[in-house]
Amino acid sequence: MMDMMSRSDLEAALREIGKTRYHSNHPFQMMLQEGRLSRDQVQAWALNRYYYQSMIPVKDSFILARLGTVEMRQEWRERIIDHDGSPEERGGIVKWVALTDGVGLDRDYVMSGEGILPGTRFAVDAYVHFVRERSLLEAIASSLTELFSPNVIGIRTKGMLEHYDFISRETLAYFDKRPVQAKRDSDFALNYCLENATTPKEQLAVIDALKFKCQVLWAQLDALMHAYVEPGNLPFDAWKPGTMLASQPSQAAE
Ligand SMILES: O=C(O)c1cc(C(=O)O)c2c(n1)C(=O)C(=O)c1cc(C(=O)O)[nH]c1-2
Repeated sequence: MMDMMSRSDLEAALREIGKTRYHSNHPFQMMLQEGRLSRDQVQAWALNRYYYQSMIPVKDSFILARLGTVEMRQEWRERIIDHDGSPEERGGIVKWVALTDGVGLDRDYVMSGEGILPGTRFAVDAYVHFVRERSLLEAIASSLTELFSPNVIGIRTKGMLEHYDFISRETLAYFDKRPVQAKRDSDFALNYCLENATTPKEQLAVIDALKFKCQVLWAQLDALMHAYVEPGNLPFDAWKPGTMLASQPSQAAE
């Protein structure tokens, strides 16, 4: 059994997991940010990630229901509003649809989830199941990948704007607010985990929850690499490049 770590050692261990296991290290992410993907492959990424986006507020609703104080629920419900939107502001899901519109995909098809890869479905569903089945501490810890997302979002957005002529700033508007939201959310979650992991066993559980979540993200990019970069691996029901394109090119795509 691992010894009890100091608060700062636990934080350092969590940050080390990000350095080594976060999807910023994945070859598909490298190709995306370096302009080495075709338009079809960028469309496949946008289509599959829609499913992740659509399930984020579902997983946060499961966490919300388990929080025992008004203050915790007030904090956590911001995440749901960020994705589902409010009368004042478009939510992340709608903004993601603007992204799939912008890369030229048929909106109803994207939102139906029909063309997603098996690996996308299983990875995302595993994340939702994890937050339902594990302890509240582990459920909160599994969101800690967001400590690392501002960095990868900055690199990805810059790279995509530079390298792909079919990508505009409006298409990527989803990412404008994410770094600020992710910092707010992950600062809160990190503080919660550092406060509430009070035994070596709980500290290990926090570490393992973050490793698990890195695998959820990694598996989604593995699935894209296998199906859309390496030839001959397209599953039967998966979206086929060149199909389900938007009939009217959206403004962003022109
Ligand atoms: O673009 C990215 O690389 C990235 C990564 C992550 C993440 O690390 O899980 C999230 C997001 N984006 C994101 O947009 C988002 O809303 C989000 C919510 C969560 C979560 O686990 O609650 N992660 C992420």
